[in-house]
Amino acid sequence: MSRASAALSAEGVVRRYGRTTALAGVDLDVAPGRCTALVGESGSGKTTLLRTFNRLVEPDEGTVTVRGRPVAEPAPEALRRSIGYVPQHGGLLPHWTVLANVALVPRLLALADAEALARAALERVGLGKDFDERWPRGLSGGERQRVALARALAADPDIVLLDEPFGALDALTRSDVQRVFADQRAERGFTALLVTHDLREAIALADDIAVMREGRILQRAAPEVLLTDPAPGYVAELLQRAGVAA
Ligand SMILES: Nc1ncnc2c1ncn2[C@@H]1O[C@H](COP(=O)(O)OP(=O)(O)OP(=O)(O)O)[C@@H](O)[C@H]1O
Repeated sequence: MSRASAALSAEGVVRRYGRTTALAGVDLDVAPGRCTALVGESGSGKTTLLRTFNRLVEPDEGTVTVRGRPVAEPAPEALRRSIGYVPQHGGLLPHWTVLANVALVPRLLALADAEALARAALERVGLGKDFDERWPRGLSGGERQRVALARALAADPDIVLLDEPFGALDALTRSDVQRVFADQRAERGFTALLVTHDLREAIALADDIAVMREGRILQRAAPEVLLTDPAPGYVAELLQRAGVAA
């Protein structure tokens, strides 16, 4: 796939923090409508890579494009409003009601019916009207993650970045919220980049998986290929340790 036709593309991306090299030369293309998972242990560079696509991280070297256009071209705010984002821990504004949180991007985009869009997004993630005036701190973990997902999807973006969106949930709640995500993706067809340290989650939700280690992508493959033909060494060991090796 050419960079121009990819929804998301990174080429030769390097990012350093002092002596730490968070990204050591990453190439990644995500085709429109596909879901790619970034997996790897803590500190492997997943979040840093994800955040280059909405320009919360600027690379030291390399090129990042979104919809075929360098991320540096649009104003950063315009770029960010055009992309759904679920940050780690949900990122809800604590002093805003649920409805106000979800209406944020539609309002920033000056869409006339921001609140109606927010209500519809909440409905789609299974939260009824009685959630509108509640506060983030009063929500359960699963409800909070649903609100974060609704917020990312409210303006119907064609690209969504998700950073551990189902982290810190019990297994049952996790699989509920995962199902909401999968249903929304099937319905709306957005491109997704999903950071997770959970290989099972990546296998269940993504069209393909990029395994990161020390700022590099070691292998990028469809789940079934990764399972049957993992790169020898680290990737094979990671699958063994997660108990998912074929
Ligand atoms: N703002 C920053 N300042 C200094 N170092 C940073 C910063 N952001 C990331 N790093 C370092 O870059 C490396 C990659 O971090 P990153 O958060 O991308 O990893 P990760 O794979 O997402 O980890 P986790 O799963 O724990 O979130 C780590 O060594 C981290 O300490």
